[in-house]
Amino acid sequence: MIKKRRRLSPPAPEGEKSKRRRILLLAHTGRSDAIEAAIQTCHQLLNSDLIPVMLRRDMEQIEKHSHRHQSQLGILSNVEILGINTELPDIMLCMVLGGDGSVLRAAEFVHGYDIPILAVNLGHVGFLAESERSDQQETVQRVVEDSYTVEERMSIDVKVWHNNELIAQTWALNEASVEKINRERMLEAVIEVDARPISTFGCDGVVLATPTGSTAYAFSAGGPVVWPEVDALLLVPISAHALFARPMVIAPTSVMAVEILSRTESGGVLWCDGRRMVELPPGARVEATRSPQPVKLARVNRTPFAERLVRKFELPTTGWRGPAKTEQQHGPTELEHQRRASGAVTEALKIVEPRNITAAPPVTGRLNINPADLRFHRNRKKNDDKQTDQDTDQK
Ligand SMILES: NC(=O)c1ccc[n+]([C@@H]2O[C@H](COP(=O)([O-])OP(=O)(O)OC[C@H]3O[C@@H](n4cnc5c(N)ncnc54)[C@H](O)[C@@H]3O)[C@@H](O)[C@H]2O)c1
Ligand SMILES: Nc1ncnc2c1ncn2[C@@H]1O[C@H](COP(=O)(O)OP(=O)(O)OP(=O)(O)O)[C@@H](O)[C@H]1O
Repeated sequence: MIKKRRRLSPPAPEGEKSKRRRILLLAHTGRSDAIEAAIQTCHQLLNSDLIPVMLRRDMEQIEKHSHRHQSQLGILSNVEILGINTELPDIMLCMVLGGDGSVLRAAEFVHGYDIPILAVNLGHVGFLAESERSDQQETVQRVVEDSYTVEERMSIDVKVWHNNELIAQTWALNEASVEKINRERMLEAVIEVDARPISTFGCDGVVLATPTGSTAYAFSAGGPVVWPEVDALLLVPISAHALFARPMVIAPTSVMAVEILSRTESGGVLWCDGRRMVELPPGARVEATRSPQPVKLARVNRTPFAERLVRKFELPTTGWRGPAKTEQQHGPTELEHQRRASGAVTEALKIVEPRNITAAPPVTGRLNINPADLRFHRNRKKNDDKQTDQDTDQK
């Protein structure tokens, strides 16, 4: 529900910055639906006395590619431009209109600032997004009402060393992937945890991931899905030509490292979140540790991660009947009624293993034993006993 249009506040006096809340809008300007969503969001924010902020380049793209008539784009004159009218410390929240790539792009923009990211999925998967395009208006309304929670996602600090010199320093929300540079050659690497070598192998690469990244590249490389609230680091080899190349889950306090062996000619390349790249010469060493700066994701839904996983990966869950319900809560089932009425077995039979030294619990209720079967067993036992006596006499 959108509130009634309100009059815009008068501009703040010259030299004084308005106290109105500022929302950084990052839209995927290559998508016409994201452009339209950005214009709608600007309207909604301005009508509620919030200030939308955009990048100059995004604003130009919107003006150029919007299907709206120029006269309908006047609203954009009320949008502030980042770096011109306003700066990152003035931003309260960053709204993303796009897919996962756009969230990773936003994380790069706000990195180092206390700005939560709230994404409306206008991409394909949108695993990191909080809501879908149909919920766009409602999501903006939650921003207007300041009604959202903030979740912290672990990020990693990444350092690149060569000849004992630090040659690059970056970070990642999803992962740092060390990859081969030559398609026709393997990457010869040694992996290491806390300054202890674990294994050396030829491979296509090694992914050093966070729990957030566990559903991204690390997932494709065969790594485990890690719930976001778990504090752990992941080390996942990609297509390693080795008998031991298991994905590893490592303590959040550990240092993970991948070193490209200097005995080979070929180097590699480091990619962080598919956005920040560093070329790795032979002998280069990439280290990843938990960063003290998490990425903040704003939440307007309380969707459990399991539900998100199933929905986004379209996992088949047919046949699921829900958690088992206790009889106290729901009374006996129809099947149980039938079982009881037949008088077959009134309680579940407990199987007590011979090693159990406590007395076996009594079996309550009647057992369905055919008397003819009993006679047959008794007679067979008598015959067996008779035969044993004859054998003993003969001896
Ligand atoms: N083989 C692979 O699986 C592979 C290869 C390269 C990069 N990637 C991933 O792509 C990411 C960059 O994303 P992009 O959208 O800019 O590139 P992209 O457009 O190439 O898309 C990569 C895919 O990964 C998905 N994705 C990204 N982060 C995710 C996450 N945390 N959980 C679940 N899915 C996620 C995206 O939705 C998209 O479908 C990298 O961080 C890396 O994880 C994956
Ligand atoms: N305004 C923009 N200008 C330039 N590039 C952008 C912009 N917005 C997003 N991108 C880039 O476009 C690429 C794809 O974007 P995005 O991931 O959002 O869409 P998608 O691939 O359709 O969605 P998903 O990743 O969920 O499948 C990303 O690398 C992202 O950084």
